[in-house]
Amino acid sequence: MEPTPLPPSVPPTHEPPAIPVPADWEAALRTYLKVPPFWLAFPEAIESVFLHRAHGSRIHRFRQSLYASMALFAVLALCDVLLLSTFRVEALSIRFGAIAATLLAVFFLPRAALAPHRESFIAGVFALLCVAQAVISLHGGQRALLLYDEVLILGLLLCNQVARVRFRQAAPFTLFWTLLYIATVQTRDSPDVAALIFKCGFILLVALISLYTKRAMELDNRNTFALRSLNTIAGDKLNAVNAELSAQARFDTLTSLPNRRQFEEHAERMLRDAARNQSNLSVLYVDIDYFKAYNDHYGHKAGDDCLCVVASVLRFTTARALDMSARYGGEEFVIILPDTRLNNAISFALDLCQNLRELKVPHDASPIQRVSVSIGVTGRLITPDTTLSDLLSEADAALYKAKSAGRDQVYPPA
Ligand SMILES: Nc1nc2c(ncn2[C@@H]2O[C@H](COP(=O)(O)OP(=O)(O)OP(=O)(O)O)[C@@H](O)[C@H]2O)c(=O)[nH]1
Repeated sequence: MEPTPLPPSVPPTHEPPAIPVPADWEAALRTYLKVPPFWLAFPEAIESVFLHRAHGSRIHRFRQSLYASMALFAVLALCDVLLLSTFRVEALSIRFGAIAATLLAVFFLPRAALAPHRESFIAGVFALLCVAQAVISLHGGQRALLLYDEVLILGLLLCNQVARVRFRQAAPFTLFWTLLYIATVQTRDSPDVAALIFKCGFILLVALISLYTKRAMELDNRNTFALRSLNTIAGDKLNAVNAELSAQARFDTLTSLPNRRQFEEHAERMLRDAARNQSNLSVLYVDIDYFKAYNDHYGHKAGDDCLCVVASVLRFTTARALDMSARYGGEEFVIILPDTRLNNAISFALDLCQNLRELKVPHDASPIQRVSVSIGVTGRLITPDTTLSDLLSEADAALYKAKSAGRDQVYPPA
């Protein structure tokens, strides 16, 4: 026995499983790729799949957020050294704590329970923290105000970049936080206009940069998603066309029976098996009687219908899994019956004639006034020397005898 091939091994992946892409998305995705809306959103059905993919795997999501937070931590530390020429232990511990809390939220916030409001939830929590920080800074000393700047910048970047809140939630959140900062600073700081403008301008700049990078990253993610989905749709279409072409190459388009090519492939396989197992195999040649006259009398279209009726009788009668009936050409059909002795094949052919007889398909141009078939049968023990063309020739010769004997016959007779 031939060894069963092992299935190809699938490498482990943290990517979320592929989601089927409906073909009717195509127009919407193309429109999106041409002119993405400012707020970056797909139509609703696509958006929910995009979110599922974007937040699909917890590990994948966490890993990306971890990289973003490490980069953020390094940049802030560098700013400390370059701008303040020192590491502020207090600021470092706040950053570390805030980043850890955000990463834990990214990892543990259940996807299914909160989607699609998960990001609004994160943005809302950050906004609440920002209000709390504003209150503390209004009632605290100079130190509280210094930390306010730190927490503000950190919060903006964490919310927009690390927790990967969508642009449409990130934009109002950022605006809210920036305006709150300006209001707080104006309320409590000394009326030094230049210092105020510098502080507010700096925070505004951070907010704009954070939003701009947020939008650019999200646009890139969405474009990649749209292109991949379009690729999937194109692939599915190609597969469907290929399946259709391969069906056309293997089946007769009029009767839907296997065609000559498929029959010959199957028959060769059955012949090899029969030779190996030293078993019997039978082949039948079936031909509609007076079919030219039928066409002439009823027309070509009615002739086609008649071929379909005969084909369905063949299909219905050929019931076993490895038996196959096929349209061999014109009004000729062939049948292969593996593991079948000649006398059983003759009984099968008689049943087939009987099944057609019971349908009583009218044929005014035939002496018996109904559609009938003649069948030539051959069958024997198969040896390695037996060829398909030998069997077909024998069945064809038997068919010739059935025709000569008056049609509506099986030859050799039972
Ligand atoms: N309608 C239709 N006719 C077909 C098709 N293929 C072959 N034919 C016709 O089948 C007829 C076969 O005619 P013949 O070979 O003379 O056989 P017959 O008239 O059945 O005579 P016997 O076989 O001797 O009984 C021809 O007229 C072909 O045009 C087809 O796909 N559709």
